[in-house]
Amino acid sequence: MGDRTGVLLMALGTPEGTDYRSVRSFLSEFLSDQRVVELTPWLWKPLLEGVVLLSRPFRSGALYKRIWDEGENDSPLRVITRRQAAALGKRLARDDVPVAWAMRYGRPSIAEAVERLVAQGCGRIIALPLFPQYSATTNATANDALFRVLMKERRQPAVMTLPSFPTNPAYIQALAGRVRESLATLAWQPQLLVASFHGLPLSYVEKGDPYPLECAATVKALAAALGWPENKVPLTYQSRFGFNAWLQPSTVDVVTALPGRGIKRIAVTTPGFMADCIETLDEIGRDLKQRFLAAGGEDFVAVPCLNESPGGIATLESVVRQALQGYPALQP
Ligand SMILES: C=CC1=C(C)c2cc3[nH]c(cc4nc(cc5[nH]c(cc1n2)c(C)c5CCC(=O)O)C(CCC(=O)O)=C4C)c(C)c3C=C
Ligand SMILES: [Fe+2]
Ligand SMILES: [Fe+2]
Repeated sequence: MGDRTGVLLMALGTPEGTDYRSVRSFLSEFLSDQRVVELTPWLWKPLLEGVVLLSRPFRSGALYKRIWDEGENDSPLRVITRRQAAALGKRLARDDVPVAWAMRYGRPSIAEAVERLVAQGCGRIIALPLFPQYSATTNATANDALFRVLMKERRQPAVMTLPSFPTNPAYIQALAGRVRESLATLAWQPQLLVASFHGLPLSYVEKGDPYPLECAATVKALAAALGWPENKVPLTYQSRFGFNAWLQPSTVDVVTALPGRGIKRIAVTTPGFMADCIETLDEIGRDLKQRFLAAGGEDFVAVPCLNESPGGIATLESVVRQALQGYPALQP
């Protein structure tokens, strides 16, 4: 086995296409994960197959069509993750550290990426789940998938799984820079910067998922980096799925109530997403904007995710370089 160290970036996942079959197969893999939907399988399986997977692929497919990267004929999440890996690879080339990337659900799979790194002589793999705030529904399941791949190997590479990085200074600076850049292009200035994160069922948090604490730590650090008072950067949760109680407050409830309180100009940032995807481009950039304007809002801007911006790549580089020095400190 080679003695190089390689980096494995693990993003959430995305469908191969916008057609019913592609979206169904992605949603089926994703929503069958017991880390994501914790209902007992004999209850959830019939509901998933008999209800969710009949209708949702059409609805989600239509939304994916709106955001699809027509130039690359691919999903934005995959296009951006690929570019992040390429840019990070360039920065680490002089250290002889190759970079591979994978999707937890869909392709390229974690198995393919591990195979590629091992073939390049990597006997050590630094695994980086691309989720700045830890949740069992994202970070843990990405690591599960990696370990499942290793279960099949007679000769396993050594693996270091990286912790989340909610207050990493490079990450916070990159987020603040993204906000400042975005506001600098406007003829108006927002009265409020809403920080919207993907939500979670409340019961997962009650059972010990630290996710909301890490979201709060990110928002506090971001407000400080911007020099904004914390009450001007409210934390909200988006993308509720299913009927159970989710983390509060909900992004759409908060945002549509703002015009009634005289807040008619807002910016929305989505720090939990390292790459723009359906949840940022469509749910925030289109749907939430429409709802805000319909509720009497006047100006709305969605701050782009870090993507392959210099700050975004600097964030990944910082996280990986710390790991190359040994086990990183836990944050916050
Ligand atoms: C029980 C359902 C879900 C949980 C829990 C959940 C947690 C969670 N998700 C992300 C990040 C992303 N989710 C994305 C899409 C997406 N998420 C769910 C459901 C849950 N997510 C669904 C059904 C979908 C598919 C789209 C849809 O039909 O609405 C994506 C975007 C993928 C893309 O292709 O663009 C991301 C990214 C986090 C960070 C998180 C918990 C912290
Ligand atoms: Fe999600
Ligand atoms: Fe969602």
